[in-house]
Amino acid sequence: MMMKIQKTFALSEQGANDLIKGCAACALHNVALIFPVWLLYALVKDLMGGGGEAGRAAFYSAACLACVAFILATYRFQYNATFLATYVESGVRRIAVAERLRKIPLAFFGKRDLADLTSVIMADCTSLEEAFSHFIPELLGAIASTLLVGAGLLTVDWRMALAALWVAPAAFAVVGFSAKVQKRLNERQMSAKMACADGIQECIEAARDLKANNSEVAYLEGLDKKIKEVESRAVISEFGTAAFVVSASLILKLGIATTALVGALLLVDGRLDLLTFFMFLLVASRIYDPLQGALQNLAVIVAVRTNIARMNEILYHPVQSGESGLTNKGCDIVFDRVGFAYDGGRTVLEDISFTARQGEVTALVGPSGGGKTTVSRLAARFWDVDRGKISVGGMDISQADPEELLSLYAIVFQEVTLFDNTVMENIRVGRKDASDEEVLAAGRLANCERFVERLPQGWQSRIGENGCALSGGERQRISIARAFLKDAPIILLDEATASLDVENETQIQGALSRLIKDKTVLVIAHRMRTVAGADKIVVLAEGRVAEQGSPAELIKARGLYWRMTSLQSRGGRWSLRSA
Ligand SMILES: Nc1ncnc2c1ncn2[C@@H]1O[C@H](COP(=O)(O)OP(=O)(O)OP(=O)(O)O)[C@@H](O)[C@H]1O
Repeated sequence: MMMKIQKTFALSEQGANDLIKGCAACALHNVALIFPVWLLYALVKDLMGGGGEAGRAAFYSAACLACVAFILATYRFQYNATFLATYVESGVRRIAVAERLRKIPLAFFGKRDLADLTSVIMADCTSLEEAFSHFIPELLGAIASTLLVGAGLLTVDWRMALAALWVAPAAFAVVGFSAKVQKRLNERQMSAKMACADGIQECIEAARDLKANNSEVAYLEGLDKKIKEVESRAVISEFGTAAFVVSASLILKLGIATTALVGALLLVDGRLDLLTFFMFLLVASRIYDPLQGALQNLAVIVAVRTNIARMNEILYHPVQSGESGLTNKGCDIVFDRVGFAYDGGRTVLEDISFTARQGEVTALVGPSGGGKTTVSRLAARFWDVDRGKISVGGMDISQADPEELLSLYAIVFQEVTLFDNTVMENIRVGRKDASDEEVLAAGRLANCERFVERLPQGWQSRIGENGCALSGGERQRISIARAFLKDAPIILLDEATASLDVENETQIQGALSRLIKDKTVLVIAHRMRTVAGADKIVVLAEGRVAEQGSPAELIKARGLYWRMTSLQSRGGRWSLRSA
């Protein structure tokens, strides 16, 4: 039961408990608001009964005070159980989503883009916060209190109770139908919003290319269309909600009319006393207030189902798991008949087998799209393979805890991610507990010193969002410094020296030679001269190993590697000149 509530509303165990408490608190508060009606009924009955005066004033004054105290106490309980609990839960939910994202395989991120994920963590969480602090407990509480008071009315006079209560199932039927329609409208509104957010993000990211290609106007016209689509979807959705809410409210109002009509008929027939008639009229005018109030927020409540579905997609997405405690003996990486497809799509790797030995540099080369990047990412279990096995020092990496496994790797990506922090802290990402001296030493080894000296505060200079104040080569040197600092036994280099000038590249190559001593190095390189000194070369073409061996062996074999080497040495003499 608890698990079902957790899943239905994307809540933690504590959140599910708090939701139950919140609903109970709202129901109790609604019932408390009916108490004065009962008190009034009792007073009028007492007065009409003509009983003695003694103690009556004192009794009703005390009862009035008790009523006020009860209402205030239930209000306080409601406040604590809804508002306070919701904000605590909201924090827990954001952390849970972020924590899950950390463990979800990277394949998931291919399906969901950044705008979408940011929207789940920020906008969806805020919508749920709003819904759970007010609307959902109020609606569920209103349903519970209506049922409770309805049951009480049935014990007083079933005919009058039915006259007052028949409207409730009718209104619920309208709301139920509306929920189905609203769900569809909401999904369309949400996808229009996502398309618009993606468009805006893409527009900002691609501003430079759009300008360079003179295509800003055409692009912005497309974006305008997306913004208008969001607007029209929002209007349709609002209109749909309003139509259903007004219908349900009108039906509820009919309850007073039927109570008056049935009551009048029974009164004329002498089958109902005036006092009970009066009490039913009073209760019928109040009983639906909480329900009507809750219905005003029906749109948010229905929309929340879409938010919850998006959130659950993350919260219940299978994570990569594995046994704690690495069991590798050494760090030879062995690919054994590995097959892989991104997200169940086209096969991009087929029957890949090779060994990257510890203490050797193994270079992955081959035509663009051949699978080099995919192989190097699979080696660190960014994804799990579909067929075959990858092992490190005899340990099947698909059985190892992914986070522990990554402690064996230092990775230098082609695309470097930097943080809006100082140079020092950006290097320290390689190893959080490194001392300042160690960070500086790593920075110097990666040849960062020369550009850092020119920065206003040296190593303590902030480098802007994603290192926007640095050149491509400088960013890459920071990334290499991180690898130095981490000093892991396996090094994955992805075109690590691609953005460096010749002088820098030579220096970095020297530093890399020191870094990779006795380590397992898997390097992806497009330039053949970068890998000429490798111990082993694996040539990947169309997702298969075309050939493998030492550079000398492959040159002798006069295969693909030889052709690529000859082409590039001819390319070295290439110059830009008009035809
Ligand atoms: N995230 C992804 N989702 C789906 N397909 C992908 C993804 N990344 C790469 N691919 C496809 O997998 C194949 C191998 O790509 P990969 O990036 O591994 O090649 P590569 O040899 O590193 O290419 P390049 O030298 O151009 O970087 C390509 O056909 C590519 O289109």
